Amino acid sequence: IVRDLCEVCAEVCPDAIMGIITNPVNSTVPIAEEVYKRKNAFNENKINIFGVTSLDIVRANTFVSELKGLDVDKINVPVIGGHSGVTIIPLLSQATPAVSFPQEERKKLTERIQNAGTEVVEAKAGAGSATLSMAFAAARFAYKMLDALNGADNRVECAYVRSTETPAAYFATPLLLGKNGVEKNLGIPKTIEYEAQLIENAMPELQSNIKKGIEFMSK
Ligand SMILES: NC(=O)C1=CN([C@@H]2O[C@H](COP(=O)(O)OP(=O)(O)OC[C@H]3O[C@@H](n4cnc5c(N)ncnc54)[C@H](O)[C@@H]3O)[C@@H](O)[C@H]2O)C=CC1
Ligand SMILES: O=C([O-])CC(=O)C(=O)O
Repeated sequence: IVRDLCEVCAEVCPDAIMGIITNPVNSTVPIAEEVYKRKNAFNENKINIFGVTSLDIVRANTFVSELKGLDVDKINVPVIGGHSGVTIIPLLSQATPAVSFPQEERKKLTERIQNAGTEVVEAKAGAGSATLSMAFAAARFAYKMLDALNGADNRVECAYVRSTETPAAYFATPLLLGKNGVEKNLGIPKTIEYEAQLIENAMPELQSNIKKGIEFMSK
């Protein structure tokens, strides 16, 4: 589905900002860019295709607010990496306002955030996924992007894009959005040792997901 939609977009609106929320996001974003390359619509100096991973941030913010009794609208936990299992990397150490966790709680919360999508898919047993939460996350991403395109300052969101931050060719990090889509990739925030290990652990899975997307297009 993503491939077919992108074939048309590459022809009729190659410069449009595209947010892809369809799973597997880790592979559908590389698929989209491969389509653009084939259609000569790919601009290596510009990023206009985004994997929407905002739901991971929404979940991290929600779980931290519940645990710590904070207002969810005032919390921001950056979540980097990809959008499945171990590739989802919540940086709880970089939450604002700062929150502290004993290591065991940090580990449990990290794993809950990583498995939250699967938890809902399993609970719905064949009837889809976290559909409404996904819509909320998509709207959060779209509104931030639209505000930035309209000239608003300081619109930052983590999204999964082509990246040189790690050995993986795609990686979500906080992005400063602006009139051209990505104004600046803000890179990987500071991490504690546990989080640096999560990034390292995510690499094989993430790189294999990216390879799968690219290979899907070379068949
Ligand atoms: N990135 C994220 O945060 C999240 C992503 N997702 C992903 O979003 C997607 C949709 O999830 P749900 O809405 O829960 O699934 P769903 O199963 O409720 O809806 C899928 C829809 O796609 C339609 N469809 C199937 N084949 C089609 C085709 N060839 N052309 C056009 N439409 C077709 C179906 O009729 C159905 O209405 C899935 O890929 C899911 O994994 C879901 C939750 C979060
Ligand atoms: O696997 C799925 O479709 C669920 C998913 O991405 C999520 O809820 O974050």
